[in-house]
Amino acid sequence: MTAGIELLTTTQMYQADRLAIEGGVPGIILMEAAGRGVAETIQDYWETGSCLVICGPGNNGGDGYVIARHLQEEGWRVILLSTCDPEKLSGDAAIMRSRWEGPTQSIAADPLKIDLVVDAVFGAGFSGTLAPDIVSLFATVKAAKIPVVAVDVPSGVNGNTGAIDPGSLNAAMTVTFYRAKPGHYLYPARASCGQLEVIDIGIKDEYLETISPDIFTNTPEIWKSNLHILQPSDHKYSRGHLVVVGGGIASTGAARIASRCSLRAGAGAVTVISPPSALTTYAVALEAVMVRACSTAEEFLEWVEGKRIGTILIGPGCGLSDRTVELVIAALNSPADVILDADALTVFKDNPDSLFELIRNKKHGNCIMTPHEAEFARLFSFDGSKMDRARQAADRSNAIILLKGADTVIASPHGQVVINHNAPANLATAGSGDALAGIIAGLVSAKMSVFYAAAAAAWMHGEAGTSVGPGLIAEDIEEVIPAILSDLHDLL
Ligand SMILES: NC(=O)C1=CN([C@@H]2O[C@H](COP(=O)(O)OP(=O)(O)OC[C@H]3O[C@@H](n4cnc5c(N)ncnc54)[C@H](O)[C@@H]3O)[C@@H](O)[C@H]2O)[C@@H](O)CC1
Ligand SMILES: Nc1ncnc2c1ncn2[C@@H]1O[C@H](COP(=O)(O)OP(=O)(O)O)[C@@H](O)[C@H]1O
Ligand SMILES: [K+]
Repeated sequence: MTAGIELLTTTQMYQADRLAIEGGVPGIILMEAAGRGVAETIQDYWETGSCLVICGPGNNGGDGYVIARHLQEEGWRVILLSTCDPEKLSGDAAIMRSRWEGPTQSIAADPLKIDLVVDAVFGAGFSGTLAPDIVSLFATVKAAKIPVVAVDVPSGVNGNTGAIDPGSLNAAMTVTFYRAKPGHYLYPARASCGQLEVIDIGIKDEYLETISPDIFTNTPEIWKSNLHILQPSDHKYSRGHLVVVGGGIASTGAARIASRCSLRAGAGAVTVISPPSALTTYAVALEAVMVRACSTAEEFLEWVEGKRIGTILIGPGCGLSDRTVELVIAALNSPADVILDADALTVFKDNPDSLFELIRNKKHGNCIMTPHEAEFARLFSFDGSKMDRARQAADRSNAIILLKGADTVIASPHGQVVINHNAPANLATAGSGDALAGIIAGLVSAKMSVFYAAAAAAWMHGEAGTSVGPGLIAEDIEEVIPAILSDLHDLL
């Protein structure tokens, strides 16, 4: 089944339910569609057998009663277990409970020999912590290693933040409705959801115009139309001249990896700026990438302006030095778009506000910062989910924030968020972030708007990780960029 690219917070999902109900689809019909849809999805993946459906006190539990009824009609042996007094159910859930004709066991009952557990205890309405009796029931399910299908979310997951209660179940599959939530894509919840299925329950897509989502999963659909298509009139400088600021003699690899990736991703010409002492090393190691020695920040800025450099990447392997600070200041004073990574972030750890001030005062061009969690913590001290923290950082700094990890979040100062989900763990290797920074710079240089470039680069980086597979080293990433771009162009 296809999932829309929009992710809805639990509040927005309640709004969607409400709009559907106001639009003439009663809540009971939505619940019937939800429960029937989950039962059908189960049938698509599991052989008919025996199933334990665990129902909670709200509408998630109501869905559970519908699932139980449909599975029983399809020949499943269904045991229904309620975590609360079923007499206390209200509204649609109470109606669905009255339509269930099998027995309902209390939470004290031992799970019998069963093939599948349906977790319909809590969904969007969960808050706080799981009660000890539920944790103990879930522990029995875990110990029995029975596959779990979670309704909407595994109970105990916060759909907005991706936080989980430690007692919650690890689902083999999670079936949610209409649109997924950020929590389905953010760790640790993402690992608890298993395979994610998003099903249609009769809520119209047109309600999204009213809901106006600003969180999206990272797919080419979002940014592919912004990819630059080469024209016969293009030449290397029209494709963009990009500068990568390189570090000293002992750490030239980062700028080399980044600069080669940026050429692959679409920059027409790339120059590595080197301290005079490292020039020979860069010159010997790089072919298509040009190199230039620069002694001072003034000389750098003058050259950048004179050459009409459109994009500057600074940080990978640059070193924690006054030179890096001065070159960051020069870059942000230039009209170029600037990608700040690694050391370019860390050098401002004692005075992050001065960095944000420079970004805010930048007259032309945009700024992207690409911290991993440790670099992020050196500049920002926000609480909350990864998504909330990236969003607050973008707001505070006026830069686009790409907060790295297995669930990389890209946030714009306008509040728009994209969550990446295709990155395999083999990308956790030294230099992989340098490659990512290079891809972003290359796409920005090739005239992609900066937010889309960050999202597209994270996606391409993830594809590269999958394409190279086990054994990947950062140097491999540039090699597979042409094939990834070629597949992307086939989508256009
Ligand atoms: N019309 C709708 O709103 C639809 C809702 N649907 C289902 O309804 C769910 C949301 O239903 P609800 O809003 O009733 O929420 P839930 O069913 O997730 O849970 C709400 C109940 O759990 C209690 N609760 C929350 N945290 C608790 C904790 N830590 N310990 C003990 N009790 C706790 C609340 O007090 C409330 O009684 C969705 O996740 C989805 O499964 C679907 O049926 C589709 C249609
Ligand atoms: N477990 C993981 N799964 C997927 N991607 C990961 C994982 N760990 C790291 N990455 C990605 O690998 C890159 C590592 O970047 P970074 O930490 O800056 O490393 P380096 O500084 O060595 O280049 C980032 O793009 C990050 O999102
Ligand atoms: K659930």
